[in-house]
Amino acid sequence: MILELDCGNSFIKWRVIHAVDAVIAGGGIVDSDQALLAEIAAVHGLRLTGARMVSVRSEDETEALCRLLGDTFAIQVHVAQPAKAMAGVINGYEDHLRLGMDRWLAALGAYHLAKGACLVIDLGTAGKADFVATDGEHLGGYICPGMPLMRSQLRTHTRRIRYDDASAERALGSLAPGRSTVEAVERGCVLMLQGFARIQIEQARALWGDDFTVFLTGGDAPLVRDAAPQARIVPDLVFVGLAMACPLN
Ligand SMILES: Nc1ncnc2c1ncn2[C@@H]1O[C@H](COP(=O)(O)OP(=O)(O)O)[C@@H](O)[C@H]1O
Ligand SMILES: CC(C)(COP(=O)(O)O)[C@@H](O)C(=O)NCCC(=O)O
Ligand SMILES: [K+]
Repeated sequence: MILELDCGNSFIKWRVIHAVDAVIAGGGIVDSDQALLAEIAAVHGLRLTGARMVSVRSEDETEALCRLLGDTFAIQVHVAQPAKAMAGVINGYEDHLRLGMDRWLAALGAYHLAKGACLVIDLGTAGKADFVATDGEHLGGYICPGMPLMRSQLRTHTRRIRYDDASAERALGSLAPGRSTVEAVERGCVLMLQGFARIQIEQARALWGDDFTVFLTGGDAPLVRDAAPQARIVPDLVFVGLAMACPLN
């Protein structure tokens, strides 16, 4: 069994797959190292032979987590490293080391699945869009605040925007003009994300006509589904790229 980890700024997504056929034995999303260890240990019949990880966290945090996992499960954790080119995709950053590894792996995964021009929209702590042309050239992309950041900026930089998580969830039952603070903020932020997604798709169309694939991923992908009806929602897109960048036998 292989352990796969995607360490974002807010959450760690993990899953355990069988080495032979990649059938998923378990997985989840956690907000702490301790919760991660507990959840992995609870996988039925766990027998890990290796692990691969992508992380956008600091080197220190990433190393510490690798050590913790290595000591707990007696495995070596392979961490995906930046590359100028891989699997037919050419990194479009002036300095390829600076491109977020989650973006790079999602782009690799998307190009592999689309076998042609593609746009990746990844909505997590930050919102990201990346463009890969038909010939595999990564054209670059965009970063904007995601739902958690927009929300917390409004809460921390205003005096009168205060509400709890339960009412936030209820507010998203509709996107009609809000009649309470929570509705106005939550729906306003979702519309920001939808606008971001729409503009990226417009830009892809200007570049490639109708000949491209849109991928939607990240924890908040469902919030923009209606604004991007043509998009393929692929929650594990980063894991697709991770397996390509860190093959384990
Ligand atoms: N089960 C879940 N647990 C936590 N957040 C979730 C879950 N499902 C969806 N989300 C949403 O996903 C967002 C985080 O997305 P994610 O892609 O995991 O971010 P990051 O990679 O930056 O940590 C949160 O803002 C939350 O709204
Ligand atoms: C843009 C990001 C912060 C997104 O992080 P996430 O929302 O996945 O937690 C991450 O991809 C990152 O740290 N990138 C480095 C900067 C760049 O890509 O230009
Ligand atoms: K991420």
